[in-house]
Amino acid sequence: MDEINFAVLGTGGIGRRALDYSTQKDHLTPVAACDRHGVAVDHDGLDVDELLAATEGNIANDGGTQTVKQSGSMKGVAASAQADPTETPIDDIIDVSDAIDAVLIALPNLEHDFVPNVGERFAEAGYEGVLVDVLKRSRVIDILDAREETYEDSGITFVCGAGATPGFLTGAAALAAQSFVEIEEVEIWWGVGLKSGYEDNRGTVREDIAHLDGYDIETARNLTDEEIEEIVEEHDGRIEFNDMEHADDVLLERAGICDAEDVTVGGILDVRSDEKPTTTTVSVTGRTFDGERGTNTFQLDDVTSMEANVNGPALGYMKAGVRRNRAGEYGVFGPADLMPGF
Ligand SMILES: NC(=O)c1ccc[n+]([C@@H]2O[C@H](COP(=O)([O-])OP(=O)(O)OC[C@H]3O[C@@H](n4cnc5c(N)ncnc54)[C@H](O)[C@@H]3O)[C@@H](O)[C@H]2O)c1
Repeated sequence: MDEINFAVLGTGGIGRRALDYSTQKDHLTPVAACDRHGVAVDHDGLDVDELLAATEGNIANDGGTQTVKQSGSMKGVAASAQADPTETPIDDIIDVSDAIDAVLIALPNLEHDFVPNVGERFAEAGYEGVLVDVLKRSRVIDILDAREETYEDSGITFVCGAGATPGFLTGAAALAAQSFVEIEEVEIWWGVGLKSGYEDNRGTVREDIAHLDGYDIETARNLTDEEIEEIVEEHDGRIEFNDMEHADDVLLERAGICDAEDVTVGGILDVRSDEKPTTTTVSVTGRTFDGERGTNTFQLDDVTSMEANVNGPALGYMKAGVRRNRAGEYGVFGPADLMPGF
């Protein structure tokens, strides 16, 4: 496969690890990265070690909505010797996007149309490449779908919901479904242990809290750091989620695998231990062509981290997106669309 130059929008918990991960994956060269206040571009390839060292602790202290934690003499990415401070980080990357094959969007998703709007800005600038996001909410996929023509016209291949769940586990469900001619239900149950805690995974934890009873994306966006720490404290560091609005449902439906209402997603987040509080499992129950009813189950090893399970698939789906893009296939693709058809 040809070489891929890619950019990362957002260098928080996910974005930094995506850069790190990419150094151990073939054919990927990170050439640009930004956070809210800084941008680094080097078309020969960023020095990832330097960027990661400079941005250590570079996590927005409000989930990325306003600020970036101070790091070194400058803020965030701007602390890197390869970077410049900027008021317009995303536009700065759009300006050089002619030379970028793919863009991983690792931005917070505390406004539903934020990621679709970022995609639209790339399209308006005439970008012809791959956009990959790791967003979680079902309704954002609908917004992307509604704008599919814009991406198609530009020559963009938009791979959406390509993290762990949705993403890795959606793909696993699509694969597990292949034994069946009719799917009864898909159950996704995840376990994530994040000893690095809220401090190091702000966007992720804040957005997960929006799924708890009594919260939504609006209220979660407005919580202070202290309030989030209190919620974590109230749950003794282990928060259980049920019936989450995770896009695995619409992504499986749009790939023709099952109805969205037959998909349930829940899980347990432990922000005080690296050990997973429960084993991540995807169970697909269906009827085979020869009349049996069965359940295919896919399990992740308890030792593989959330970071490995988000960033490995995100970069893998990015590669799959680039193959499509180079074959002239544009529009919106979910993880299940990149698996065997149903
Ligand atoms: N699908 C999955 O399995 C999965 C798993 C984990 C996280 N996620 C998602 O990944 C996203 C990122 O999570 P995180 O924990 O890395 O968040 P984070 O808060 O640690 O990092 C967000 C980054 O985006 C930057 N940013 C915010 N607004 C910006 C703007 N307008 N312009 C440029 N940069 C901006 C911030 O400066 C920060 O660097 C979240 O939406 C989260 O839900 C998905």
